[in-house]
Amino acid sequence: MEHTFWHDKWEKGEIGFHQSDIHPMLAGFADKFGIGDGCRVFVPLCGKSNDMTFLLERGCEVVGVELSQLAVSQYFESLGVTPVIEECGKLMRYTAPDITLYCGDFFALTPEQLGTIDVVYDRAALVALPQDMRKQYSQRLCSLTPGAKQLLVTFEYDQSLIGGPPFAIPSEEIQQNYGKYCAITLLHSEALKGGLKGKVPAVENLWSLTSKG
Ligand SMILES: C[S@@+](CC[C@H](N)C(=O)[O-])C[C@H]1O[C@@H](n2cnc3c(N)ncnc32)[C@H](O)[C@@H]1O
Repeated sequence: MEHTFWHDKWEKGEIGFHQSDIHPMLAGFADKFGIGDGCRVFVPLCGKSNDMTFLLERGCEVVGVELSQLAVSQYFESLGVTPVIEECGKLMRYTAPDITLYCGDFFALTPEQLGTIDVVYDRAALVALPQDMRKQYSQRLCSLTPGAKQLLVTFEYDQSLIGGPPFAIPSEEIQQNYGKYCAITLLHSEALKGGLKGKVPAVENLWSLTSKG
């Protein structure tokens, strides 16, 4: 998607992807995945996800990247903290205790800015991208986070019935895009209640990707 697509969504408040509740698969698997005290968690394409607050409350340090300045500002407002805002390369960096959100393009984020990451939490990031961008995204994500484990949430549904985002990601594509870098395990799979956007039957999958690097 073009950047303007997402900026328009945030400006118009068309953010149906934003959930007020913590994602049940994150809540259910955080312990088993070792997400806890002192863990440094990267949340790519983070929006203003409340899942970041769940991670903070578990004692994690959170690093996110998000295109929309509105999303980043609204997230800190929801936390009730005033971040320090600085220019950092091609991105703006918003920092508060235990959390750093980079505002700008994911593809402009450098390994030096990100630092060492223990866990990547990808909810509604890979699935937000069209197919031609996904391979590039997966490669970049894995090269930015060597040695990290990933929790990845995806959807499977009949893409001919409805357009994305969120896009359907067949398991073969996960294998193609991540298999070179990671050992892949399907942790959980569940039919989406009411279907995707209330229109088409869909299954939500939770993957564990363990870096081979
Ligand atoms: C479907 S939303 C998901 C947000 C969040 N992960 C959540 O679960 O609520 C995708 C987000 O990615 C952001 N985004 C899209 N392309 C991006 C890019 N190239 N770099 C950084 N953020 C991007 C959008 O602004 C949007 O907030």
